[in-house]
Parts: sequence; C-alpha cells; structure tokens
Amino acid sequence: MKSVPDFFGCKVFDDRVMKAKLSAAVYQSLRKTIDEGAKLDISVANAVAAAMKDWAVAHGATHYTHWFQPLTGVTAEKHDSFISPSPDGGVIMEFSGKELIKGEPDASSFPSGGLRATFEARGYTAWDPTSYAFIKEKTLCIPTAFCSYGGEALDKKTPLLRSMEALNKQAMRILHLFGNDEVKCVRTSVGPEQEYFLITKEMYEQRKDLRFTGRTLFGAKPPKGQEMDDHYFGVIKPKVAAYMEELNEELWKLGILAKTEHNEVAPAQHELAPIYTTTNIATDHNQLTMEIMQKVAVKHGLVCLLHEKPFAGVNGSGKHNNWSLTTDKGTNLLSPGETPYENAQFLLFLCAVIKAVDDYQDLLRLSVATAGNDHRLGANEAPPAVVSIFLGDELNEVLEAIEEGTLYTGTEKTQMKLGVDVLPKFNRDTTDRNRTSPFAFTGNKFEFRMLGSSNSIACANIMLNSAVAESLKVYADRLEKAENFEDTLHAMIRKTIKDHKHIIFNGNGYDETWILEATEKRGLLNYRTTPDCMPHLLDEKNVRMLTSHKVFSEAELRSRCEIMLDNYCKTVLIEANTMIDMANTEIDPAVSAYVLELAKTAAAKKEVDTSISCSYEAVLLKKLTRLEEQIAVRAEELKEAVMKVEEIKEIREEAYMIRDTVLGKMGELRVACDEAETITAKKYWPFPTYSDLLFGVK
Ligand SMILES: NC(=O)CC[C@H](N)C(=O)O
Repeated sequence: MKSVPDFFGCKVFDDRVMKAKLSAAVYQSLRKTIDEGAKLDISVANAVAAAMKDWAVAHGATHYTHWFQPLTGVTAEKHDSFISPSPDGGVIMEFSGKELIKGEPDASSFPSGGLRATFEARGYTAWDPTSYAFIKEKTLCIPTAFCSYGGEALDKKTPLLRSMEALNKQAMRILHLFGNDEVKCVRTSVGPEQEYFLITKEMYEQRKDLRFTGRTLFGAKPPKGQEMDDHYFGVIKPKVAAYMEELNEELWKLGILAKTEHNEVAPAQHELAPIYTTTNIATDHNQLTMEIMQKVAVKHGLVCLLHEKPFAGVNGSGKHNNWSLTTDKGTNLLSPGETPYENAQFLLFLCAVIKAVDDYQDLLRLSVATAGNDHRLGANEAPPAVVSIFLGDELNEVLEAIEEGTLYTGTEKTQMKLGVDVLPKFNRDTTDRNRTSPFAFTGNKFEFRMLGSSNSIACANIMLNSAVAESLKVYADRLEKAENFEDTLHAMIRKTIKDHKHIIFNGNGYDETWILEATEKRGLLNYRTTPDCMPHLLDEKNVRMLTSHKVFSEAELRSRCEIMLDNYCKTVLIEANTMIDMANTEIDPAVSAYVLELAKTAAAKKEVDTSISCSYEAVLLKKLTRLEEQIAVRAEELKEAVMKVEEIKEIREEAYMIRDTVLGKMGELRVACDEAETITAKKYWPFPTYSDLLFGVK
C-alpha cells in the first residue's frame, strides 16, 4: 500500500500539479489571481482549462461540473462531459477557459427567497480559483460561486468570500497602525470538528423517521444510555475502525487534512477533526467531508447520521468551529505575543472579538439556527442558546486589571495603566477549557461550539468575520485620528471591557441559574428557537452592518431570512407528517395486534379454568388500549395542527405556529407512543428501538 504522503491530494489540481502542468508564465498569472485576486486573462484561463482537463482525463474523469453551494445547505453539481464531436465521427475531449470561468446552469429550482422569479431560470456560476479543483468519481469539480442574473448571491460561498475580504481590509488597517507594514493580507482560518452517529444500514432502512427526517421521532429511553461515559474516547470497534480507515483515505486523496478521530460521548457517536485551514477552503472541505462520510458508510453497511439530535436523551452532534486570524506571514493574531507591544495588539484583536460577539449575539445565534439544532442547543453537553464567551482565568484577570487599573499579578507584577509599553507580558492561556461555553477561547483561537453537525460552516463564519470586521473598523476609525496612539488604544481596550464584560462568562453554561443570570441580570439574548431568532436578521443594526461591509445586499438578507424560515417550516412539517404516518400505519396496528394476543391469551386461560387470574393480561390490555386510543387521538390532533399551518400564507406566522402548536402536538404523540413501546412485546414493535440502534454496530 502507498504511504499517505504519496497519495495525499492525488485527486486535487493543487499547487504541485499547477506547477508541473502549467508554463511558468501561466502559473505566475494564476497564482496572482489566487493570492491577490488579480483578474484572469482569457488566454491564461484557456491554458489552465486545457491542463486541468488533461490531468483530469488522465485520472479517469469524463465529465466536469461547476460545484457550488446553493442555499439548500448542501452542494450542487450538474455534470457535462468533455466530449466534442470530431469530423471523422469520433470525439475529442475539450474544455475551454470560458467553460472553466463561467457556467449557466438552468437552476430555477434552487431556493432564492424571492431574489429571482422562476421564469428567470438563469443563474451563473463563477470559478473560485482560491479553492482547488478536484476529482470526485469521474467528474472534475470546479468550486464556484453562484449568483442570479442580476448579480445577487444565491449561495453561501459568495458572502463568505466577501466577509473574509471585509475582515482582511479592517485587520490590515489595524496592523498598519501598529507599524506592521510587511503583512499583505489577513485571513481567517477554521478547523471544524465534525460529530456524527453510525448505525447499521439494515436498521436504518426499517425506520421511516430516519429515512425521511434524519432523526428518530419516536423511541423510549433505553436501559443504558451514556451515563457510564464508557464510549467517550473508548476503544473503537472493528467495523467503525474499518469505516474510519477508508474515510481517512478518501479524504486525504482530496487533500482534506483529516487528523483526529475518536468515539464521542453518546453510544454510536464519533468525531472527526481536521487540521485548520483558510475558511473558504475549510468550508468546501467540510461539505465534501460530510458527503464522503455518508458515502463511505453505505459501503460498510452503515449509515452516517449528521442530524444534530438523532436520538432524544443522549448527546446531540455539533460542529465546533475553531476560528482564528492569521497574517500571510504566518502570525496568529489571536496568540498572545512575546512582548508587551505584541500583547497590546493581541488584546485589541481579542477585544474586537468580544465586542463583535456581544454586539451581534443575535447574528451568531441565527447563523446556526435550524429546526434540528433547536433540539440540540441547551441539552446534553451542547451549549445553551444564550451566546457568551469563555476566556479562562488568566485572560480574565488581565482584562479585570486593565478595567480596574489595578495590579495584574499573573506572571509579572505590572501596573495596568495607560500606554502599551506597560501592558503586561502574560502567558498563553493553554490550560483551562470550558465545554459548556458557546464561544470559548482556547489559547490561540476561539471555538464557536453552537454550530450543529449538519450546518454548513459558511453562515457562522460569515457572521463572525463581518462582526469582527465591524469592531475593527470602529477601532481603526478612532485610532487613525488619535493624537496619542497609546493613550487612545488603552482607553479603547478599557472601554470595550467595561461595555462588553457582561458577555464574558467562565462558569457552567449548562446550569439553569446561568440562563436566569444571563437573561435577567445581564440582559443577554436567549433565542431558543429558529423562529425566535431568524427575523432579527433584518433588524436595522444588522442590515446596516452587513450591507456596509458589502457582505450582503438588503435583498440578499431578505431572501435568506425567508429561505431559512421556509426550511424550518418544511423540516418540521415533514417530521409531523412522518409521525402521523408511523403512528397510524405502524405503531397503533402493532399495539392493537399485541392487545389481541393478550385478549386471546386471557380468554384461553379462562377457558381452561375460570379461577385462573388473568390480571397480567387484563392490566396490560387496559393500559395498552388506553394508549392505543391516545395515539389515535393525538395523531389526529397533530394532523389538524398541520392542516391549520398549511392555510397560513405568511412565512413568519407559519413558523410561529409551528413553534407554538405543531411541535407541542408532536411531543404529546411521542409520549404516548414511547410509553406503549415500553410495555409492548418486542416482537410486535414495528421498528428497531433505541437499544437496537445505539448498540447495533458491532
Ligand atoms: N464532548 C463534547 O465535546 C460534546 C459536544 C456535544 N456533542 C455537542 O453537541 O456539542
């Protein structure tokens, strides 16, 4: 078998291939486009396209596609073959620069949230040269942005690239103020930890809820869950190990830096974490990772569940977004430096993040909002819906000392007062971690833990980048005009701490008392559900900030709000309809069949000897009959609630009604069904139970 360095990235048209396959002039030109966003000449595009095609064909590809990320949250592709007829009746393989740069898929069925009428079918895809092309099966995939005829972004990549640019622009202003003139650009990087569940395909196929909605809508608590913590970091079972091995290989071939793998807390739950990379590429890679995780699972007779809460009562799956800011010279701007001066710069960037997270709590919360994640947040080791920041003891002390103007007694005794030359030297905060915090500083990066496992990381990073860009802009505006740089800097840092310290919380985020303190004493936002937070996307302050940095136009924001709410409504309605179907056609008939058996047994006993007690059958029969009726009634009530929702035309109202009535009715139906499950003979139960699913992979 080949060693990993020998095959790593073998399916990627990466820098190594470009260097080898392109002339020096074409390579230089392309690099300028990749690194500095320089416009690409058509002759260069033609040369790149020809080289890409030759390379792809040599690797067995027959087709190409513009690969993009519409607002469905998953990726999209439409394959075209390279063939072109030749006069002799045969074909040649062709691919032009024009085809590389721009595509015009008839993409009328993607959600556009009113940005485009369906008769304006045309959408454009435009090559994103900053993310390498790659081969998937027999298709050359070219990462692209996707926009409408009128130029509005219809995808997640375009605003992400814009937000990275906004942050770059403002961070550069700050670096110049600190005399950092060598840095050419600042990029954000991300390493998204991906949690998932693996169950057997055979069991999966038997459950309509898993097939239609990705999560279980029924299921009584199994005798054993995660209480022993024996699965977390436990020995990986052979079937799972074989899966992870193939998954790693496939990811490595695509140049994806899969690094860490382990069992997670819940039974059947696992995690994969890559090494961090530029946010744009990390986003593409995470989409690919999710796709490949699911494909490889099927080859192993397994199904990979990426839902945030596939099983009630045990841990859900998150995607922890490890975010940092790095210069092209390789300096991590969120890493405390060696000198007080470097630390002043670090503190300013730190403050920019604190201010951003506080000012735009709502945007961060809504960037991770989906029907699925609503079930996860605030339960079983997932952060609550209240956004707060964990800094750790040392940084906290530093900030407190600056605010109070008192002695910082950490590594050195230093007076925290005006002037960067006396800002303290302090150690990197590497020791403490806080898993309960939605937004935790971990020494040289922030871990945003609210993302759900199926979320595209684009949305969260768009909001994070933009919000931090805004803080930096406020700082740069002030510092550029300052008469005394150091005084102004110190005053600004101090003011940020004063104004925003209510967002810093180093305690236990799972504690109920924290939620009370956060909302009642500190005035932090607590948007528990998607309909609670999503409309705030259009709040004036948010529209102003996002449009001023040119990350979104107002029309694009309106469309996203509409699409996200629509997605929420559709998701829950599919779940409700699946529940009604399963209750009526599977659960109630199963209970009824068992009731009949109980009745027959009791009658048969009495026939043998009327003095025999049939209390076991009688009691059970009564209980089950009551539940049977309850199930039928509650399924009917749920159906009525769904029908009422369908009458509503306005998307917000629809979402509110789903939140306030449909979800409640779903919960009631589930309770009756789950209770029936616990007293119905196993052989009658129509589908695999939680015990089967969670402990089924050997
Ligand atoms: N151990 C952990 O990190 C648990 C995280 C948890 N699964 C989540 O939903 O975020």
